[in-house]
Amino acid sequence: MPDRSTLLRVEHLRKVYESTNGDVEAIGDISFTMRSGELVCIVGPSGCGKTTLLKCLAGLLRPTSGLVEMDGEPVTGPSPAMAVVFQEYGRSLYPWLTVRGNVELPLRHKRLSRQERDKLVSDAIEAVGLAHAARSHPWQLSGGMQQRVAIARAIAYQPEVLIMDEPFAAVDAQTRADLEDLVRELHANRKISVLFVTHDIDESVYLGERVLVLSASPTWVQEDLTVDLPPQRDQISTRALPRFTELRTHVYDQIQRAKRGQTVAP
Ligand SMILES: Nc1ncnc2c1ncn2[C@@H]1O[C@H](COP(=O)(O)OP(=O)(O)OP(=O)(O)O)[C@@H](O)[C@H]1O
Repeated sequence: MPDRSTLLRVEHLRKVYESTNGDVEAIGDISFTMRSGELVCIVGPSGCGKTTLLKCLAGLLRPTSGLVEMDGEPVTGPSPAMAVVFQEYGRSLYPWLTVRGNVELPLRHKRLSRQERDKLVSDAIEAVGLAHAARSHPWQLSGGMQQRVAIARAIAYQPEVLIMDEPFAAVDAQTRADLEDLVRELHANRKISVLFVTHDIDESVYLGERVLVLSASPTWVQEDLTVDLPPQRDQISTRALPRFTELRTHVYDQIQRAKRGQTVAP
């Protein structure tokens, strides 16, 4: 019997890109599990295969070997149980649709009444704080607002897990802090499971309940760290905690060791 609370199971995942210039082993051997309702961050050295991993998990890329299971079922292609938010919000929104139209679009593939669809769209737009901009077009919005639209579209779809690939890398520091708090809020209020890839060590510790530190390529999980900070987080007081500093220093040190190849695969 599978453990009921296990949402995502990754076992011995390996991905080799084959090309005429030679093969690239992007992921060596990655295993981990994620429980329903968790917020897990993934960090690792540049080029260690984070995007490759997320694409394999989301069923957008076929692994060379290994297993990805969602709710006990193998993932073999894009699944309605997962929604992905990428860094390039500009390219992921349709400029000719309004905010409302962009959020609504994926729901057209679901069997929903007009009323149910309208409610999901309105709730999602409200949850990301964009009710006042629902009739605007993406090009009339700031970068941070556009990324809020992408998040609203993802949560309106009601996925079991929200997969985010460096979603805030292209926005300014203040907007980034606001969007981090939005993710914490959606996770706390809507019990959404979130898998969040970031380059930013402080962001991983501030957001995550767990941080998976990946090794350099060919990649494995070098550390699965529990973030034992209070669940009520705040940009000023949480980041000022001595424990926050200890955890971010620890993750930083692990990534430096990964870069220098000073770690041994299990
Ligand atoms: N389509 C592809 N064909 C061949 N090699 C690829 C392809 N996509 C990625 N790679 C290689 O796989 C490795 C991992 O790439 P990936 O983009 O997954 O890493 P990343 O950790 O997300 O990178 P970054 O930290 O720069 O965002 C890199 O060496 C990259 O060059």
